[in-house]
Amino acid sequence: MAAPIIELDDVSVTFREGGRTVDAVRHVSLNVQPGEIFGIVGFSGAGKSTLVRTVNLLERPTGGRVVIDGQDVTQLRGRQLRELRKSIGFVFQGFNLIGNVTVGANIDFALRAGGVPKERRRARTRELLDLVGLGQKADSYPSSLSGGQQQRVSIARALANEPRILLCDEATSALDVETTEEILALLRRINRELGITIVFITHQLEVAQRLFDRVAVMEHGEVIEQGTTFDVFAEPTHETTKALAERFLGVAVPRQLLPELPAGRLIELRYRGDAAFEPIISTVAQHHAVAVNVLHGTIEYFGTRPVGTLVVLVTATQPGQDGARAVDEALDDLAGRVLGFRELTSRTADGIGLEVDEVLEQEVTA
Ligand SMILES: Nc1ncnc2c1ncn2[C@@H]1O[C@H](COP(=O)(O)OP(=O)(O)OP(=O)(O)O)[C@@H](O)[C@H]1O
Repeated sequence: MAAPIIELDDVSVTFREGGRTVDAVRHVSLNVQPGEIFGIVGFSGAGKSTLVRTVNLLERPTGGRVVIDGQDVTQLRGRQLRELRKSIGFVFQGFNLIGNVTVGANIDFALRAGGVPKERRRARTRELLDLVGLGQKADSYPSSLSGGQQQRVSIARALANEPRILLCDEATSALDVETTEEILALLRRINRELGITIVFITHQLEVAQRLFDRVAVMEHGEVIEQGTTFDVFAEPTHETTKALAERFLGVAVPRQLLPELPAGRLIELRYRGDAAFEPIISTVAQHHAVAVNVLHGTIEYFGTRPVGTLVVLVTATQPGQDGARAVDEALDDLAGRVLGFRELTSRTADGIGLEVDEVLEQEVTA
């Protein structure tokens, strides 16, 4: 593996406010490889923004080291710090454009701050706007642009001084679904064509799913889990990651189906969507002499890798104790063959278990 472009080594950030201290980031260590899209997800207040701001020292760590391209930058000041910041672009949720000057002037400011000579700036502004698909908008004012267009301008501005790293703080959270998809496509293109490493923080799991190569999950200032986006969400180990994945991948059995169901045990299975899964179900059904009915299913992609979720009802084909034992054994067998296994409830002959309602309600309110 190449040497990391970003290395956070035991980084902590403690804020002091009046007599109170807030441990916003606690002993975080992570590496970002050159050319990858690395994501940080977590609920509000988890410490994501604070962590990402340590990368260009907008927030100075109170403990640990920040290493960029092999150089410990934690203590940089003055000119060297300005040079570092030039090599790291930043995109914000709220675009942060200057409202009373044109789009072109917004970019020109960044170029000027980066020391680009006047005669180069006009052509470079044009080039950057073309790159983000806004070649015709140099003379427009930010307020006349849509949210997506304003975010494109702020991406162009962040790229003005040819950074090697682009930090994005909730860069799509203010945008609708379609515009988000356009911005993600633009970022993927910038990553691929310009080789720029992207660190993107979000609480939107659809963004994580579509954009990130690897992801770190934060809670209470700590990284609780990290790995490829597929592994982290297909096989979460921490309770919070499981809850995040469940909100996102969990499926609900349509309520109108429930009264029709025969008695049996209702199970949610998560599996690698690229593995041949149907034979597993039929093997288990045959081997244990039970019936496995598929009630509902979805496939979600992480990059090109699919994760499947199925809700199945497993019912006995023999009466009494033997049937119940066969179902127990079939479920043990199934659980050993899948990434995730969760019993929703037993559906008894005289009614629907409470748990199904609870699960449905959670999914409706999530
Ligand atoms: N400048 C500051 N002074 C004091 N406390 C702060 C400061 N900045 C952040 N915090 C606190 O640090 C914790 C982490 O905040 P941070 O903004 O990094 O979380 P986050 O995961 O990015 O959440 P959000 O998505 O809501 O911004 C929070 O408790 C927050 O109130």
